[in-house]
Amino acid sequence: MARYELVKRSVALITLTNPPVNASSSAVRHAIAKSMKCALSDPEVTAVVICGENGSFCGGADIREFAGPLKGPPLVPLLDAIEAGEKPVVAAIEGVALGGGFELALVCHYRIAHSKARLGFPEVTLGILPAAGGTQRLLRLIGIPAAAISLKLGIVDQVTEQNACEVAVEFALRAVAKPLLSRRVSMLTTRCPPDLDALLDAVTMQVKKKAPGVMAPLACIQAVRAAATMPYYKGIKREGELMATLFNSGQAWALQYCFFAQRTAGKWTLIRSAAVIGLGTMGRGIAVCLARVGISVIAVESEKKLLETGRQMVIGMLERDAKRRGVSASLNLFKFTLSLHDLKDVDLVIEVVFEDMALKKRVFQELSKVCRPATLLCTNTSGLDVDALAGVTDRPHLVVGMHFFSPAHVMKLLEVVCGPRSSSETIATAMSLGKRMGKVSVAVGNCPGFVRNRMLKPYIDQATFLLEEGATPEQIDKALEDFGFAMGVFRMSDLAGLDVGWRVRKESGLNGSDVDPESPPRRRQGRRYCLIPDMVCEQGRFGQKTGGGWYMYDKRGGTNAKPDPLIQNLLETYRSKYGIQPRNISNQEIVERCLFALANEGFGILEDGMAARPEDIDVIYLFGYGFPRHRGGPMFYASMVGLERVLKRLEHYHQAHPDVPHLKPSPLLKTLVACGIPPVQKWREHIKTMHSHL
Ligand SMILES: CCC[C@H](O)CC(=O)SCCNC(=O)CCNC(=O)[C@H](O)C(C)(C)COP(=O)([O-])OP(=O)([O-])OC[C@H]1O[C@@H](n2cnc3c(N)ncnc32)[C@H](O)[C@@H]1OP(=O)([O-])[O-]
Repeated sequence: MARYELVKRSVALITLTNPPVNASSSAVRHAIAKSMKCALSDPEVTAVVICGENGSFCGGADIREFAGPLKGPPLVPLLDAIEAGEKPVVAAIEGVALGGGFELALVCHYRIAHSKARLGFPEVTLGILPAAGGTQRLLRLIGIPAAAISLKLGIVDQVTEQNACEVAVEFALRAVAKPLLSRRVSMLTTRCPPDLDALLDAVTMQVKKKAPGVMAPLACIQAVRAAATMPYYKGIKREGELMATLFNSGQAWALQYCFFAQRTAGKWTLIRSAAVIGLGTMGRGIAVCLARVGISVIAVESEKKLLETGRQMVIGMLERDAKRRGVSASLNLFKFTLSLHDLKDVDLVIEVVFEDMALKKRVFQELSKVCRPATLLCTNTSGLDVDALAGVTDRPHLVVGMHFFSPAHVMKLLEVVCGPRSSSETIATAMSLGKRMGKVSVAVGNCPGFVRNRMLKPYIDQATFLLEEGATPEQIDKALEDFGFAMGVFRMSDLAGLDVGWRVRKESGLNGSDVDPESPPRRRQGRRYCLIPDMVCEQGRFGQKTGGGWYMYDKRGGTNAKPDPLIQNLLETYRSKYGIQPRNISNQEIVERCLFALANEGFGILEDGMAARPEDIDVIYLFGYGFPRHRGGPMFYASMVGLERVLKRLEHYHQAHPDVPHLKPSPLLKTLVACGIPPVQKWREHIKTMHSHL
């Protein structure tokens, strides 16, 4: 609810963390009180900065808490204590400082505001008044009557175009040792015009005319009179009395009701209830995503034991998630069942069973029978044909892919896979559900692997070919990490688990008993194939979860990757078995072969109309694979390198490795070079086949 950290060795930085607007809920007030106590008692701390997370200082008191009894520390004494403290406190205001948020800023000794920040007291719209000293302090600061601009009025001490928090920290360092007395707004005297009574009478008349019968604005005028005529301690008492009258009035209840009703009305949605079939890691994450946004969820498993394990894990995840967000866990939204018949009334189903087409088809046939005709049927397959599933249902137009990425409740990307028969309404519903769950949703076409996984294959293939040719996992990872990835391809694979890819390769006949015994070594289905990943898996090494994969780890689930002599040995034996003379491979070659192969597949995807535009591919890679943001994504990176150079290098590498089709430059890349290399935003104009939905 508030983060406390020491910056520049002597400034305590208190960041309010209560999304979406950092409202000062009881938990936030409690955290501020605790942090201030820490800051004031720590001799190393000489100044304090208060700011809000995610570009919003504070949207005021948490209006949702108004309905219940006051919990946590009351605001007035908390704010008084901040003002009275002996260390300078600076408010760093970005976004909004409204109501109680503005009152918090007013008790700080200095205020730094971003030029776009909005400060104000909207309390009257809720039927109350700023009752944490707001009416008393603001008037002492700017006098009566007041005009508009905050800096001129002296509300803020500095307006900045930079990051307000960084500016405030520097400001705080300069404020140390300066006297604080004159900075305590409650100690100031309100500047009054000589004709105060006449002025307030005139304003009262205006208010009565403009808002007849409305209590809060009139109470505000009385509070202004108190600020003008009474000392602070009496004025704040008066403010409190006025608030008590308003707070319990029907007008305040009605206005606060309107505040939430307006927002609720805007939340019309087709999807109120959903079902998740399969409570493995993925299914559990998806169920949590749905419940987090208030959708009731029926969670289905095939066996009692699996259902019970899934239930306990989902509850654990929900409780941890709710604790982190300072809300109560939405357990009541869940129902757990073994029967698909319980899904007859849900609005949407997400199937997350094992990646097996026959099994998925059985599930979709069954859903088709039990669900009402308007229910959307979604699959979380990571690459199987969505249209083949649509084909076994009675409603192919209501079938769509919703491809989440693991861990589903954390990863931002959602690929919405549009089958040829998915209706526009179905796709739009899946896209908006993704947005509602806080995902970055991208519509993609229905091809094997869709966009992310289809592109990942040539990227990983290049990395394993480089291993054959003489590189080590750590050398390849280092080159990619130097490029900007948080993790190189092998460390990332160890984290994700190597067994899934192994199973997919087996199923597609690339290894195991289905392999043609006549096929030459290191070739499968007419192209180059590296056997090393299969050999690693055959040793039971599936990555971090088994304590070993491309690297070794100190324990199962360990994260500290160390080069493994066993892998070195395996590589050497492999190379000598197949007569490969290892060579020195430069970092440039590693980066070019991995990334140009990745982008080349991206061009292929655009050419096939499986992504609408290069921006979509880049967003998929930014949010679905941690592509370094400062490189813009694989397609933008290719454009920065220069398409002509990318084409030349791909031609060079393809000549050297003619049995690797992914290195053969895509026709779209050639077209773009031939027609004068248009900017990324214009590539779409050169794509011939466009998926009807994209
Ligand atoms: C002793 C105490 C004295 C003190 O003086 C009293 C006060 O401070 S009274 C308070 C004085 N402060 C005010 O009167 C400010 C009231 N708030 C606003 O004016 C606008 O929300 C704001 C301009 C901040 C953002 O506008 P925008 O970007 O168009 O976004 P949006 O409007 O759609 O809101 C997004 C979400 O945030 C939620 N939420 C927002 N504020 C609060 C809150 N204080 N609390 C709880 N929740 C709040 C809102 O419900 C919505 O939730 P959901 O679940 O997503 O529907």
